[in-house]
Amino acid sequence: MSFLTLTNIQKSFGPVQVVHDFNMAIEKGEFISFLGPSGCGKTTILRMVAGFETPTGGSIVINGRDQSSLKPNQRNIGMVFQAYALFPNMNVFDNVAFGLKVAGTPKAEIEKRVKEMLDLIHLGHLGERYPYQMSGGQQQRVALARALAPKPQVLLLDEPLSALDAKIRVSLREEIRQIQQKLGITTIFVTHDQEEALSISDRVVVMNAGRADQIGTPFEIYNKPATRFVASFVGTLNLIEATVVDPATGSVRIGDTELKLRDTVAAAAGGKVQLAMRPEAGSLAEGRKSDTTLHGQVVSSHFLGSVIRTRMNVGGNTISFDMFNDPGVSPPVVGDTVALKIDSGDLLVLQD
Ligand SMILES: Nc1ncnc2c1ncn2[C@@H]1O[C@H](COP(=O)(O)OP(=O)(O)OP(=O)(O)O)[C@@H](O)[C@H]1O
Repeated sequence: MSFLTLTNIQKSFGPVQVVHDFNMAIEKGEFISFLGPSGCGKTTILRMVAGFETPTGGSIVINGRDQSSLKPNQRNIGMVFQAYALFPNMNVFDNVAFGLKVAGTPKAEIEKRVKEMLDLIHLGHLGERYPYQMSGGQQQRVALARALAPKPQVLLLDEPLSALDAKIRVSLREEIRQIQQKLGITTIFVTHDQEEALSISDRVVVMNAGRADQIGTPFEIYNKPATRFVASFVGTLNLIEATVVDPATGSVRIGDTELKLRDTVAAAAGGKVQLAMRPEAGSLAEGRKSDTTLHGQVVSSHFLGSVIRTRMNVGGNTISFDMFNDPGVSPPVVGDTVALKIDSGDLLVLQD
């Protein structure tokens, strides 16, 4: 049995249903990200796990115990929010000690545990500081230490990095992941930043209008998106319209090139199918695994440093592709006729 299970979870606010039939089984020690645009219901699910909201239907079970009759403070859950929710009138030590004091932990044990936590977040020397004397990143590390101090069974992180500068965000997300793995604590992380979710999670839940469109590893979500929404929300994507030649064999035409898809095609001969392709799946270079060449004209080419993103027109479709910068090779220029090598296995048929 999984450590945390959400079964048929529903949530309505008045007449508006914001979570529809959400199901998920989370294993002990897993790091799960809920990824989706604003308003898709991520925070509402997190708040139901924490006990701040009551589901309209369904059940939440943690470590074999149904949570419905438990108040938030009886669930043994640690939480970190977007805004630094530290107590401004308490120093770092007292902030981290707070949950332990409330639980009546003996003083000597509190001192030991707080020290352990401050060492874990590399702020052992700042116990006497007050929140206003610290940077945003330091404050969020203290918030993390405070959440972890009482040894919660689950850690919930609600956009904890979104108020921070880009550089700090990257280093702190890595630190959060390291700490999570070190402690082996089951964690749910809410974010609308796809790079954040892909980079630190065991599995990602892509939410769309109150439903999970897909639950999978970062690799699966990126390479095998289940829906058009997932495909376009996560990463950059080409949407290519192809004309079906023979549905039985999966033959389609893009521009003047006929190719055989790996996926099945639902449309009849002469009908259209939408295909998805990542920009990194195409290449002008020889030697890369490919079974198809698309011919077209370059309509734009942008030098982005490590990669060059080029757009070409193929029979009315604009297709972007990325090439790694090679100082010995001049990038394509607008108007060039180019031959883009692709592998038909990298073209996904979008079913929805
Ligand atoms: N207490 C409430 N009363 C009424 N509607 C609410 C309440 N809380 C949330 N909602 C609505 O439920 C929907 C989902 O909100 P939720 O905060 O879960 O989204 P989210 O995906 O976390 O978005 P964000 O990233 O903006 O926080 C939204 O339409 C929101 O307006």
